[in-house]
Amino acid sequence: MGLSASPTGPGTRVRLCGKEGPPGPRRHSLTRGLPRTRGTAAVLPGAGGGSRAQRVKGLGGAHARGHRPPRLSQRVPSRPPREGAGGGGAGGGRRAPTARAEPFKTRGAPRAPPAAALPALPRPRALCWPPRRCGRARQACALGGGSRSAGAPSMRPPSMSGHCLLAPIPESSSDCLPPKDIKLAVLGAGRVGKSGKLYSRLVYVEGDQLSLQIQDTPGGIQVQDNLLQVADPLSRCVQWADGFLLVYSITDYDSYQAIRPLYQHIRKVHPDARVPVVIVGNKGDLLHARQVQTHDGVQLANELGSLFLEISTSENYEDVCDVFQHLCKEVSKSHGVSGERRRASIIPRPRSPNMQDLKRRFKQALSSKVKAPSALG
Ligand SMILES: Nc1nc2c(ncn2[C@@H]2O[C@H](COP(=O)(O)OP(=O)(O)OP(=O)(O)O)[C@@H](O)[C@H]2O)c(=O)[nH]1
Repeated sequence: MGLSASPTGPGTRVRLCGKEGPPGPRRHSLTRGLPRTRGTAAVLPGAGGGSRAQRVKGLGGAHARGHRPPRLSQRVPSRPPREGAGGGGAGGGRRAPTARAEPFKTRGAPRAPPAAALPALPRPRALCWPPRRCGRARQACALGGGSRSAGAPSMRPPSMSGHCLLAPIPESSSDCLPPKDIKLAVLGAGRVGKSGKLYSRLVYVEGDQLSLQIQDTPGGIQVQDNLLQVADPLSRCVQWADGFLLVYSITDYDSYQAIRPLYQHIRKVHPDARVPVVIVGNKGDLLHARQVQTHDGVQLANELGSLFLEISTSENYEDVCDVFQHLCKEVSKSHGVSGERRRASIIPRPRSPNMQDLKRRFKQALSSKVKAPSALG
């Protein structure tokens, strides 16, 4: 999924992140990096709605909106600039080679070399957005991809030459235990900035190696009279995934209204499991075109018991990375819990002959004790 964004009019097809062709400077992405500026708010379920200063508890601190935006999880220290990294402002110099998102990768497919063996990538460079601000080079936030240290999430893409929710996520090597599968789906109405693709990567989150797969539903969804018209691909995607990112655009009230039916559909498909869901209001940079207020997003998220984040993929990808990290952790946790339960239920009770024998002897001993007093009496 790529939260791709550019100010094109309706009907204009914009290249999705990770697709073939040269990346344009106006693409936006949920996992590609641009420095955080405005347009970001996050709340956890239960947090009070209405205020722009939203708190994120237990996920790495809280920040008042307007200052440093809240984080969903601990940030990874920026990668130091590499030697020979291309400098220059936006639009200047050569574009850094972008790690291309690969199509769905099946298990057993050749894996990327260990992080240490990856070729040095030029330091990523952010492009200004909207264009009026272009020309001012911004410092890119390098992601700690490939880090093997425990607790260091490595979901950060090495390049941010475009803007996509589902920008390439660096792959870690898998030379230890088989990774846990984490399947996330990005759902939302059309043109909210999802950009469809399935990404598959091995990543580290808090020292755990995860096989992360992210699927978006290109083309969006249809909602009529508050009812979701569930197309086959969407249905399959909802069944397949075990964590969800529901995306709307703050400039499109209809896309916001599509969130609730989507959520209900997820709950219907996964009635037993409390699958983690995060709601994202994208295009936070287009304040002049805002149709959905932040408190609307907060309120909905509170009602549905989800995490909420308002972002601009065009201006900041870090929150997106954080959302994915949060989702990964939640899914990983839920896997752990259900896995334990499953294991507990399938482990048969020991029925060794010894146990049977012990039981019998115990019964005998009891009955002889019971009999003994009456014999004495
Ligand atoms: N200004 C701005 N534009 C954005 C942002 N995110 C996405 N866009 C633009 O929104 C448009 C739609 O983006 P897509 O990524 O194609 O949206 P989508 O949800 O994948 O659309 P479908 O393929 O129809 O499902 C593109 O022109 C993007 O450049 C953002 O944060 N800010």
